[in-house]
Amino acid sequence: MTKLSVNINKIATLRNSRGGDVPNVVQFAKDVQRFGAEGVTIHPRPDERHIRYQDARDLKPEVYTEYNIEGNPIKSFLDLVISIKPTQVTLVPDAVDAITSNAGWDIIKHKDFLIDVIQEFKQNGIRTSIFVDPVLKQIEGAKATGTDRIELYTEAYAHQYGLGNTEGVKPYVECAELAIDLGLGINAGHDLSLDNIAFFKKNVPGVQEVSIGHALIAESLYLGVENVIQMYLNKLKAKS
Ligand SMILES: CC(=O)[C@@H](O)[C@H](O)COP(=O)(O)O
Ligand SMILES: NCC(=O)COP(=O)(O)O
Repeated sequence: MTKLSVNINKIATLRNSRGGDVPNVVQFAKDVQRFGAEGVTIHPRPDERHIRYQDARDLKPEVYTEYNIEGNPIKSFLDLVISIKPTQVTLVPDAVDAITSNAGWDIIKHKDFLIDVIQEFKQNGIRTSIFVDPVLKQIEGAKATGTDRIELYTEAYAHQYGLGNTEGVKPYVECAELAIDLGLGINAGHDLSLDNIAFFKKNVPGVQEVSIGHALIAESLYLGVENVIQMYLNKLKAKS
């Protein structure tokens, strides 16, 4: 069974665009869980341009499914996550100025750092996952860090699938098979969507969790906009 964790960064981006508190991030997290989401993912970045560190704290008592916090384990992130103790931390090597995550770890190069950080999170009872490109030697490297899981970076799959190239799933299948052999848990995320998720799920074995944000929010706009326009029209038709 593959769990759906909803990434709510975009809700914070929308809120921040106007200041104020609309939409309310905590309420949104409560609602997605009520609608069946099996996890909530956030990815606070140091500039707090979308999810803020305070959001991460405010969400803690309201996330009763799996709470997954993603980010680059700089000191402030490490302190934040250890103070919150979510279900899972996903380590992502994103640069401060990256628009979004754009690469997995070079685990071979950063092995010692990752071993230390993972040990610290695990000592605090937090499950760990490492964001990784679908490259076999990186999966082997992940095993050596002591991490519980990997998160396969699915941007390349999504891009290829969008071009009609279903072969793009192959490196993910191979890496998932290796991860299973090594006893690593498997998550996946980035640019997964209603269009490409079923093929990924059908072909890649053992995926325990997908975290989806950008497409899910964009799709929700389209699937909801007709209803909302009708509601406005009905209110405007009402006699004053
Ligand atoms: C690791 C990953 O792929 C996600 O955490 C993603 O980067 C977060 O979403 P945003 O880039 O939309 O904040
Ligand atoms: N870990 C991936 C994630 O949380 C969401 O990525 P995206 O669906 O916003 O591309």
